[in-house]
This record gives sequence, structure tokens and C-alpha cells, in this order.
Amino acid sequence: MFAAEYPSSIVPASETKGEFHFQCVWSDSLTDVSPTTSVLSTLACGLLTLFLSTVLWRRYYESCRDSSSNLPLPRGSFGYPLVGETIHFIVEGMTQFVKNRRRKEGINKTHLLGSPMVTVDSDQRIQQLVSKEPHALVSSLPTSTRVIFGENGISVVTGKEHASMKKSMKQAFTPVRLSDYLPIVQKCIRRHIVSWIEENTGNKLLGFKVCEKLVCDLILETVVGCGRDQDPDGKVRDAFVVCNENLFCVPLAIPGTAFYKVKQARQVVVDFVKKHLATADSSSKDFVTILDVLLAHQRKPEGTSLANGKDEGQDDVLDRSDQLSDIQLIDNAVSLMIAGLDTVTSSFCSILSLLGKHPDKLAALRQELESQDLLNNDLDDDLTYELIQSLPYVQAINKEVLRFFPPVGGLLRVSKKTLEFEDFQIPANWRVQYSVRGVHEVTKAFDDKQEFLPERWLDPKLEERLRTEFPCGYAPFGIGSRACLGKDLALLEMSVFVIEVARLTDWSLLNPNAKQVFLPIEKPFDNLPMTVSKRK
Ligand code: HEM
Repeated sequence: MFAAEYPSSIVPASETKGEFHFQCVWSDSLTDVSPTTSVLSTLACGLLTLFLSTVLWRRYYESCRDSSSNLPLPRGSFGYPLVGETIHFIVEGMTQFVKNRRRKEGINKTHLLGSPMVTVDSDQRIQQLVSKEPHALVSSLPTSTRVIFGENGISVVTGKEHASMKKSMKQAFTPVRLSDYLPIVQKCIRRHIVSWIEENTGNKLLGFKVCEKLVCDLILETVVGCGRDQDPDGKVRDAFVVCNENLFCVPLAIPGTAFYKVKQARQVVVDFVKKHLATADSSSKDFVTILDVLLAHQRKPEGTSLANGKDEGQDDVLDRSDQLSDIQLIDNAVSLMIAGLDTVTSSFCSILSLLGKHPDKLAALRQELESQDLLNNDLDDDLTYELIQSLPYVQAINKEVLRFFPPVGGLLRVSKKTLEFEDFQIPANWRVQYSVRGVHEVTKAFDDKQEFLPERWLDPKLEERLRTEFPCGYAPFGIGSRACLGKDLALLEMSVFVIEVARLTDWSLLNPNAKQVFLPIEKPFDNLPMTVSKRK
């Protein structure tokens, strides 16, 4: 009956009771409406609803400013109801998102992933904010990341507990300890690079993936002393990669979800660390691991030497007032392993990418190695901590790689109370993101920011300017009380990688102009396809 009166396109496919009723009401009142008009009016209604709800959404968040302060909120947009600017963020990617909203004030307000947020990419403003940590601004990690790191680990705990834990753990990263880890680091890096050549000469490798495998071994060996023989089927290594790949996932522990898998993988790593802890005192290995240092701090009488018999030196005398409990030790071992995997992998991959694209810089590096008789002297234990510190071009490459492609592009905080600048306020409980990548792009600390110029770091005036004028102008390892605990170990590992890759191999990039992606870590979107061969 209705099919005769209305175009077929607007007749319901199934005439259930409800749909039929709706059709009758409509037919009585809109008999002359054409399909185009009805589509347009539906669209107009939708747009009007969106417009009104957007106005209300934005008004609501504007009204959340702290009225006890006269200062306005920063400029920017809260986006659209419920989603805020999350869809823009996903489509544009984090870096472009920040870039597209860059303001001369260096601060922008938005609404992301369910919370109001400000993104900050001015080094002066970040400096002001950092001075308010850790009381008015605290670290804020997503739930999945907190669960993986462990609630008792250094990345998650706050306040006094964090300060005392950091003090205690720093003892595992002194120059004496770094010298202890160096032989393991060099052997592991060489073993992997040699295997790239032996197993893959002329074949395509994915630079990011082979570096990930390398760093996975490196971290397990340096943190817990786990050699291949202790993980023959690679179960621990696999679990470790699963944790890393799912650092940011929806925290829903239902079988089949990423979070469920991650919790199981974490348990494998935790069980492994526990097993190691139970046997650590009786183990007869002749090298020192990070966990050994933390354990020595926890258990051994003051002054006891570690496994290799090296003296700990005056600076390392153990202060026992801030000992770690067993559960803290376990969560911290896991935290160190996770914090050091993707970050170091990204930096190794960027070394391959940037030196691959700049053969003149690689030639300058080889010249420095040659001048120290290191280029052809490729023994797997010829590097010392002091020798590495005496290679300025190697250090310059590390610093420039981390400036050009900072592995961690942004640092997340949450305001505990209203924060006031001279011109804006940030209300309490807002998220704050320091954009490290943004700062590196806009700071006045560097000239020719778009150029890869390791040489800039050979000028001592640059370090001086960063210290005095731009303390937040260069922040690949973060800033303030939350700055990276593993910074010196990471730089040591990068140095060894730079030296070994330059003296052992020749490599060619197959897609040197691939776009970079930034989440969860900075890398080329295609994982850096390349070929390697023995250096001629
Ligand atoms: C190139 C390599 C690395 C980069 C770029 C890097 C970067 C960072 C950054 C930016 C932070 C600060 C996060 C924040 O403020 O919220 C951080 C924290 C941290 N990093 Fe690293 N990291 C690297 C390697 C490592 C390694 C190798 C380890 C351990 C062996 C490590 C352990 C940690 C820990 C434990 C923290 C937390 C510190 C705290 O909360 O006080 N990192 N790292």
C-alpha cells in the first residue's frame, strides 16, 4: 500500500510493528516531501544537534577554569562532544597534531583521550612547569603502562618514595658500574652485527627489527644476566617483546585482548626475575649485572665487592637507608627492561638511518676511529669506558641523533592544583604534555635545526648555552626529577653500537626517504629496509 504512495527508497525493508507505525505518522504529515528534501532536513537536524552540543561541550570546559584566578585558559579547542580532538590526533599523528596547533605562546589547550589537556612546546614554559614538579605536577602514565611497569617500580611510584628509590637505583649507573657492564654490552652488540653480515649479506633486513632483537638480548643480559642458555626456547625474550608492543592498550583483561596477553607475558618475565633472584647469591658468573648491584645494595654487608672483584670506589659506598624490598626489586627489574627496550632500539635504528643517509658523517666517524687505531682493531673487548668518553665525534653523533629523532616525543604529567603563568592558567587535574620533539623543532638553542649536523656538538659553547640559557631546549632523556635513570647506560650502548657498526659493516638503505612514525616510538614507517655486508 505504502509502496504505491512513496518512492521505494523510503519504504522500510521489513514492516515490523514499530517501523510500520513510524511510516504511517510520517505519511500523514509529510506527503509532499521529496527524498532530497528529507535527506537535507535530516542532515540539517544532525548538524544543528552537533553544533549545539559542540557549543555546550566547549562552554562546559571553558567554565572549568579556576575562577579564583583572573587568568584565562590557553588558546586552543576542546574539539567535539565526547571525542574532543582525539580523532584529529589519530588521523594527524601526535607530531603533526602538535605542529598544526603550534602557537606563538608555546602552549595550546585541547581535549584528548577523555581528558582536557595542554600541550607545551616552548622550552621556557616547560622550564616553568618543571619547577612546579613534583608537588603541583606529577607523572601520569596510562593504566596499561603502569600495570606493565609494576605499581612498585620507579616509573610509577611518586613523591618521597620515588626520590629515595631513584637515589638508591642510581648506584647501578655510576661510571664504575658502567665499566662493569661494558664487556657484556660490546660482546652482545658485536655478536648481533656479525650475525647480520654472516646470515644476510646481500639480503634485505629490517633495520628496526634486527635492532629490536639485539636490544632485547642486550637488556636481558645487562639487567638480569640472562644468556641464551637460560632462555633456550626464547620464551622470556618473546614475553618481553609482547610487553613492549602493548605498552599502550585498552586495559581490559578479557581472554583474547592485548591487555590479557600482556599480563600473561609480564608474569613470564616476573617469574624469570624471581628465579634469578632466588639463585643470585649462589651464582658463580664472572660479570656484574644491574640486578646484582641492586641486590648487593639490599643484602650484602657494606663494602663487599661485587662478582668481578672490582673496588666500588668512594662514591659507591652503599647508603643503606633506602633499600629496596623484594617486590620493589622485581618491579624495578621489569621497569628497567621495558624502559630500555624501545627507546634504545629507536636510537640504534636512527643511527643506521642518519649515518646511512649522510656518508660524509660516517666518513668523519671512521676517521676518528682510525686516528685512535680503532677502525681495524676489531677485537670484542677493546673498548673501555674512558676510551669511549675520549671520542668526541662518537659522542656528537649520539647527541645529534637524539636531537634529530628523539625516541620519546612527549612526556605526560597531570596538574594537582591550578598552575599559573603570567598570562594563562592550567586548572587542577588537567593533563599536561611536554612536547620534546616540538621543543627540538622550535627552540632557539640550535641553528639549522632541520640539518643533521653532529659537528655542532663539537663546539663547547653549545653545551654552555644549553646549560645557562636553554636548560629545557634539549630533552631526549626528559627533564627534572623524572629524567631518565638509564641515560648514561643508553649513551654507552649507543657509542658501542656507533663504533661497531662503523668498523664492521657497510650498509645501504633501500628506502632512505621513508616517513617517520612516532607512536609508540620514533622509527621509519617501513622499519628501515636495508642491506649489509662486511666493511671493505
Ligand atoms: C636512548 C635511550 C633512552 C631514551 C631516549 C630514554 C628516555 C627517557 C625519558 C624521556 C624519560 C622520562 C620520562 C618522563 O619524564 O615521564 C625516561 C625515564 C626513564 N628511563 Fe629512559 N630512556 C632511554 C633509555 C633507558 C634505559 C637503557 C633505561 C634502563 C636501563 C631507562 C630507564 C628509565 C627509567 C627507569 C625511567 C623512569 C625514571 C623516573 O621515573 O624517575 N631508559 N627515559
